[in-house]
Amino acid sequence: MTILEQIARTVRERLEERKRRVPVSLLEERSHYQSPTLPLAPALRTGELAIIAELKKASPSKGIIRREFNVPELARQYKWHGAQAISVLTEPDYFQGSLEHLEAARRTVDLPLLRKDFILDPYQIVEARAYGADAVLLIAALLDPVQLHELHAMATELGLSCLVEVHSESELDRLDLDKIEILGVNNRDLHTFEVDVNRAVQVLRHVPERIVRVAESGLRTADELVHLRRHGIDAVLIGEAFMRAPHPGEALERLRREVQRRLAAPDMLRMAV
Ligand SMILES: O=C(O)c1ccccc1NCC(=O)[C@H](O)[C@H](O)COP(=O)(O)O
Repeated sequence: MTILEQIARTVRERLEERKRRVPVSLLEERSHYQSPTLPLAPALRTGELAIIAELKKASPSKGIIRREFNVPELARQYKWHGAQAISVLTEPDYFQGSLEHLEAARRTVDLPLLRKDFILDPYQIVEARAYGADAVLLIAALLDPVQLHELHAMATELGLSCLVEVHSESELDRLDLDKIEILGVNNRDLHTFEVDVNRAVQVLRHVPERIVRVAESGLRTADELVHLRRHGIDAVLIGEAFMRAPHPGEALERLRREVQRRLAAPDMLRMAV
């Protein structure tokens, strides 16, 4: 069993209990008090490499990543230092995330918020909206294409954007790209946890220009980000590298400025000639 299958099993068990405790009607009522959602795609297509900064306390591959975890403070830092969107892990057993983290981030910042979880059921989409998400992650490896497109359609109806995540070209080939606006490639091999930062470039090189392309996982250096941008990647999703820094916001800004500087350099050279 892969780690993804283990996580999915736990998520299913918890889901049954949550559905009994919090009926969907209550979630729908809660959603009425939320502001209209912020669209994710335009926030990521800025003409520069956009950063989705993740709030990630722990992970199955690394255990505890950050002990001091003040969500409003971290979300504020990410916004102040130039993130285009924030990803909030809400899965409790493997990532120590929670829906309350999402809610707290929503109360603090007006950036698009991605609910980062293992979505298997329409209930979780309603839940995402009720707790203030603007977008949800849909992982192709967990859903058959019909399920994925149904969840996608439902999320769209509720005003949520979807980041559809694949790990390989064969997963990509099973999707109906006409219906997809934002595609992410997870660089992390979920069998070995090894990261190949070039995987996103390989998998996304043939997708239509209209689709926003996101590289996820294992990214930390300006070199990697410059390489991704030069190969047509619109946005990167980064968690651990920021979460391990004493000041995650400043770490984000340093990386962002270094990437900007390096990407601008050839243009300036060309202008000088
Ligand atoms: O992070 C993990 O160990 C992990 C294991 C199994 C499934 C998913 C996992 N991570 C979720 C993510 O997609 C990452 O949190 C996200 O891409 C950020 O990655 P990183 O910058 O490496 O923290």
